[in-house]
Amino acid sequence: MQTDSPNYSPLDDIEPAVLLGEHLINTILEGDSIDAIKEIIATGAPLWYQNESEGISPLHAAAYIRNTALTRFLISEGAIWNAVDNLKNTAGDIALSFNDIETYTVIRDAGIRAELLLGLLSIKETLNSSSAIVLRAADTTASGSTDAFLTSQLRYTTDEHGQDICMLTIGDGKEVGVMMGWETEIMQETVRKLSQNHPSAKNLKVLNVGFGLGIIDNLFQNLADPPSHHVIIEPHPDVLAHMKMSGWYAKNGVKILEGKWQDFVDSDELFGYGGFDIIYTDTFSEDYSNLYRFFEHLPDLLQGLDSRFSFFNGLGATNALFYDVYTHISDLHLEDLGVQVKWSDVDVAPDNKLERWGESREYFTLPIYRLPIGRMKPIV
Ligand SMILES: C[S@@+](CC[C@H](N)C(=O)[O-])C[C@H]1O[C@@H](n2cnc3c(N)ncnc32)[C@H](O)[C@@H]1O
Repeated sequence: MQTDSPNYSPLDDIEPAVLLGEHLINTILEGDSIDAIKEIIATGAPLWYQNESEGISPLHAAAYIRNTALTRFLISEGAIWNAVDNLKNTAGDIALSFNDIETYTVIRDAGIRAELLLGLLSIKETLNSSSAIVLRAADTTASGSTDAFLTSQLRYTTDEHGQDICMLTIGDGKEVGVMMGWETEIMQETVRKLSQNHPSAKNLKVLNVGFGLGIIDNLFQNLADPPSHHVIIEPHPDVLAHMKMSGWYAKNGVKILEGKWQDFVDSDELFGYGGFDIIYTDTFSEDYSNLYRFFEHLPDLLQGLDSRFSFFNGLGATNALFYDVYTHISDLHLEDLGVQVKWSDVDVAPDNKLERWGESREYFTLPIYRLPIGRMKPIV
């Protein structure tokens, strides 16, 4: 780098990097030996480079030629696990499309390690380049910021296919469903797994965070034995008004705590119940660090070893690799907190994508929902 030259321009550094990056990607795609590739990297070829034509990185190229050893090497050299090409595919997605599970797992595990490390360092946001889907995007719209969300107007509506929706406008005329009727199946399966053969079935104390359309709360109320105590935490004024209108404040055994879970999680109001048999959380506009903060309270909020916990596992759910990474990270974090999770799959592939999403931004595009049921591990 000749920064002292009067004719120096930062572009002088970029051109050789681009040439080397293109050369590296092409060499990988041509199937050259690992030694040849190592040599190119040693001359300074950037692993972050994504080519002009398709936006693929050296890691994508390694996934295309299904070379697990090379993938492992590139990651050890600092290749970016979550870079996406022009079609929004990660190298992990490429490996998955070839059913190359070995290569996919190497990339997935790199993602888990990177995200755990970021968590340890308490970094709130990963790099947010325009071409990358990231696990924690810096979203300041009402779908990514609680403050903005709580002051935005919500619309309860039914679409032309009869689907109930709680809709939020996020600017530029774009809309996103805060909660949509198609998720009913997930809620049904969740309540079934949370309540089936529960030793306290006749006298359940249930805590639900986030009312939305009230799908899960209705399911709890419709159990053969409705909960003796059913606490719902909900902060949004429009949701609270909807709950008032639909009679929730008058229901037997139901207590509505008006505010965010963060306002109540350490309060006598919650501790007064002496622990809950079932806890569910499904909020909006919160990221993984918020979810993790909630996880940390579970040992105090769950009544005992028979108690069960679940959460809406929807983060990263527009990309198979990111969803897998989130699922693993939450599993590891919960395990650390003494909560053992059993995962099961719910088929949520839509019969008709257009009918499901209508005007809403698509926030869950994978065919399988991974449903978590957690319980405290006995201390041995
Ligand atoms: C996706 S909806 C919940 C849907 C619900 N599980 C159902 O079955 O209809 C999310 C809800 O969480 C609420 N919410 C958002 N942030 C919250 C927070 N910090 N604490 C509690 N609730 C929150 C929203 O107002 C919204 O009503």
